[in-house]
Amino acid sequence: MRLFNFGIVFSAYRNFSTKGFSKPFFVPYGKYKSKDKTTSTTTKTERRLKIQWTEEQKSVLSSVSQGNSVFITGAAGTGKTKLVGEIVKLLNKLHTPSKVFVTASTGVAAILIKGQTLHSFAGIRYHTDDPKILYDSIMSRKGAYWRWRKVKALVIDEIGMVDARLFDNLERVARKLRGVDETWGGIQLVVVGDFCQLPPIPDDDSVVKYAFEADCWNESFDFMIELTKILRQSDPRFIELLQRIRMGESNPEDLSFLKSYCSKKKSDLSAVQLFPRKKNVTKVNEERLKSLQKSVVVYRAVDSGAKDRMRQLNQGIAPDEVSICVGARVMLVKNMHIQEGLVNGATGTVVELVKSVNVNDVCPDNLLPIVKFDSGKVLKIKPEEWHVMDGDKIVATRKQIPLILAWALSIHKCQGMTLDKACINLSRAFGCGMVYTSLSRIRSADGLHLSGFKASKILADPKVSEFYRNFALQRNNKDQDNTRTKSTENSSSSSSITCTSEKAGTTVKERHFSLYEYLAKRSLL
Ligand SMILES: Nc1ncnc2c1ncn2[C@@H]1O[C@H](COP(=O)(O)OP(=O)(O)OP(=O)(O)O)[C@@H](O)[C@H]1O
Repeated sequence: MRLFNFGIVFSAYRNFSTKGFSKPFFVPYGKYKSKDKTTSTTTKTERRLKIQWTEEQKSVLSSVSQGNSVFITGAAGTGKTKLVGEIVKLLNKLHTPSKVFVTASTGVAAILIKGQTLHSFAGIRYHTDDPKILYDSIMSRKGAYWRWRKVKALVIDEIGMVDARLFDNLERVARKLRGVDETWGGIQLVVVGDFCQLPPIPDDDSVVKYAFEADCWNESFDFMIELTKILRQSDPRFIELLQRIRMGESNPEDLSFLKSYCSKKKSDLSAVQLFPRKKNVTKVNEERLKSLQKSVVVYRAVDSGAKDRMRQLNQGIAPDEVSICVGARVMLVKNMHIQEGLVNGATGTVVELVKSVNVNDVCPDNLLPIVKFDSGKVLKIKPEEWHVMDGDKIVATRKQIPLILAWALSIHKCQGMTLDKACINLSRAFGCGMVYTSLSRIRSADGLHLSGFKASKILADPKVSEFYRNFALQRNNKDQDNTRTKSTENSSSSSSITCTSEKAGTTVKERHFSLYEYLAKRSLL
């Protein structure tokens, strides 16, 4: 039976699946109290400060508390992710925590909001274009089936990397599995992200289709807002420069400003190094590992299965060799324990290599790393499995330690992070949004060391620029509508108006409200 068209496009996960979560082996925290200061993403002071929500952020919280489905966009550093934390608290109160699911399109983004990946929530184990296989696969995962059945509120962060086909297909899954013929089967949806950052990864040669191009996009939301107050940076000049780059633009002053950060002097070794390509990331990580001059343990992947399919194992996230020593910066590449934030993308430092019994041949001398994660959690890491699937049949398997080195990261991996300092090498930058995504990570240009920068690397997708231009246009139109509405409030209390805005700067899905209904809704904000 052909149910509907699926076009799941996430090549990073393509043909790979992971089975279950391993039981965590937590190590007492007290033993590893020393604080690693090298790549902390939030400061102590920031953690102590009580956040004062901006008016824009408050309007979102107000709308969510009324049960609305919302889309929150805005430039990098406008506090979208921070707001998600507060939104989740509200949703938990509205629906009870067991009915609220917090997801993001990437593992790293999921950590930042203490959630899981959208794929893991939805029960998508591998890429397939066959709708029947995908639907059956979701249905066959008891956990996923019940998640879809019980979810009352679903948060999706980093929507910029979600393909339109995936968005449409999940909406259909929601409606079908829940047996409710309403958009998203009646789920309260909170979708967050900036389309000017990294785009979805296209499947083969297919054209990138952003989530805002999905058929169900407009019907999915009651309230849409673009946050405009930049909170990550405070220097107006740097903020303005970033805003131009976000739209693929720059002026001569911007270019000479950025070039002044391209110095030849040796970069700060405590700063995270960001590269567009994995190859450069690997080289730097290997050099840093060598420089520790400690005895290195090499974990070699153990592959099995059909020879012609084993090749695909190398395209996955688990490398065939992982070299580690005490002091190495590492990142988890598999969800280990979602509630504890120990999911794909969590970073930490290896604090010890301990002898263990009965671990397989991935581990030389049965030595397993103990990692102190930046969250403070300490975990002994055991080998995990990754599978290449054919339909729902496993055709090849890789066993490997679920860690990679993390002194250097790819720009894809750092999306969503706030960094005090970064050495950004853009010589191999490609595609839209890459310069913007990387530069906008840092709080201040003082923390920037740039190399390989050229004006031609500043690229924005015209489709995205148009989306935001229309967004701004609607906002301006609504400003005018609101002014007009005010002047006619007393003269026509029963007339019907087309309302695409609840308040200046926001847009709701096209609906006809009676003026009474419209004003009643506004007064709640
Ligand atoms: N209301 C606020 N007051 C002060 N600081 C805030 C506020 N909201 C967020 N921040 C801080 O601003 C910085 C950027 O916030 P956040 O990471 O949430 O932005 P973002 O919009 O999600 O960015 P990106 O799109 O790059 O992921 C963080 O350091 C965060 O703690």
